[in-house]
Amino acid sequence: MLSVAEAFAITQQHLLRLPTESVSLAAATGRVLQEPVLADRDFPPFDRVSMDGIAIRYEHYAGGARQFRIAGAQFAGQPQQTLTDETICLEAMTGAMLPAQADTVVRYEDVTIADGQATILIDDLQPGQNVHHRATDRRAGDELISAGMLLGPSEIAVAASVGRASVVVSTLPRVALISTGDELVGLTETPLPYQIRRSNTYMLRAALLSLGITATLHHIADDELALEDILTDLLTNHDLLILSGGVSAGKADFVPDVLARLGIQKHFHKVDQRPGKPLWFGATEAGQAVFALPGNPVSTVLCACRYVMPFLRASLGLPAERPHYAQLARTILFDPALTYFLPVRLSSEPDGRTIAHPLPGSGSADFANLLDADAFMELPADRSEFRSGEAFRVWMTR
Ligand SMILES: Nc1nc2c(c(=O)[nH]1)N[C@H]1C(S)=C(S)[C@@H](COP(=O)(O)OP(=O)(O)OC[C@H]3O[C@@H](n4cnc5c(N)ncnc54)[C@H](O)[C@@H]3O)O[C@H]1N2
Ligand code: MOO
Ligand SMILES: [Mg+2]
Repeated sequence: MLSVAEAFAITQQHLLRLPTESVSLAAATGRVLQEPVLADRDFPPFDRVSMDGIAIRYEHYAGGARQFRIAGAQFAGQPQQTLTDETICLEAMTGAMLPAQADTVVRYEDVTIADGQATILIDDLQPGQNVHHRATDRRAGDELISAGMLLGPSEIAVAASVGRASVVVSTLPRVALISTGDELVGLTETPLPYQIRRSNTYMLRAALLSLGITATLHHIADDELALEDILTDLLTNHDLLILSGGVSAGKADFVPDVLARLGIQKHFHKVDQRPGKPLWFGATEAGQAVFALPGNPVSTVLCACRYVMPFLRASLGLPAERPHYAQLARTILFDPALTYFLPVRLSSEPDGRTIAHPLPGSGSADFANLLDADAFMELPADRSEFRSGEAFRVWMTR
């Protein structure tokens, strides 16, 4: 069988090849940029007054002058005025151009104004004070936002400030989420004693929405022909199929055989892990990908956060998420030679440590555990004792 690291690497070698598209800035939130956004001019584009007050020439103040006749006012949104004489000042507002020949702004709080004269009250004025000089932040042509960045509120603001009404982003994949199983009924139906409502595809749909991906939902009974027909159909207009259930050793677990018959190349089936051992992954010649996730709900969540979400992030062109680590709150023993994904609740301590509290739970069908868990802690396969205080990587589930 395959280790978690090997299985993960294989999925990352078969990413979706998503084309790019141009979208309006209004529709770009949450999308992944696929071109650099450059500064169209210097930031700020002119010497900018950064406090409301009076604009003066520092030299005159340095020579001992404290009184300046007010010759007018420079407002934001006005063309630049000129200080015609070093004995005068112009009132100047935040966001205005610094008047030509002026070099320093004194705040209103540091002057008194009477009879058309401003008197400076402070003796520690610095040259250039309260002026945000042209190009201090960025120069025209600088790369402000790089390809591969997720467009959040700050990136949208920067793109707007350089006049980008539209941006080039990666297209969102067309994803089908498919539950399988005769025991599953829809969420508005009342299950008979031997039935349950399906939930895995709803979980997956919610997870995908965090990347802006809207998926279609489908259900197929444990029927080989129906599986074959519906999957064939879904492959005509989807980039990624994510199945849940029917992938293990049962007599009604038809998914691996049907996928093989459809000509989908299997890259792996089964990973040395708990939960989620029967995970299946493959791809078509056209570059479509198929994940068949084990049906137990906790397995489905684990496989979604450990494999599917990183696969989609990378396919969209996002860098891998920064890893999170936590320290075990108590010693855990796990004998099988499998990577053990332990559901944990995380707490953040005053000394800066993140502590992982193992949730006892009753295995991979335990729903309640999912609600209490913040993450799965990845405990390596080559050991069986994981001591209290040791740090391991965690994969967030929320
Ligand atoms: N002899 C063996 N039996 C099993 C093995 C094994 O290696 N040898 N693996 C076990 C493991 S691990 C898991 S996980 C499950 C995986 O089973 P399947 O992927 O075949 O899933 P199903 O048999 O269809 O269902 C399992 C379980 O999950 C529930 N389920 C399925 N889909 C949904 C859904 N959409 N929403 C909610 N719940 C769902 C289903 O009702 C079953 O209870 O196999 C073990 N067996
Ligand atoms: O590993 Mo299965 O995923 O135990 O439930
Ligand atoms: Mg099964």
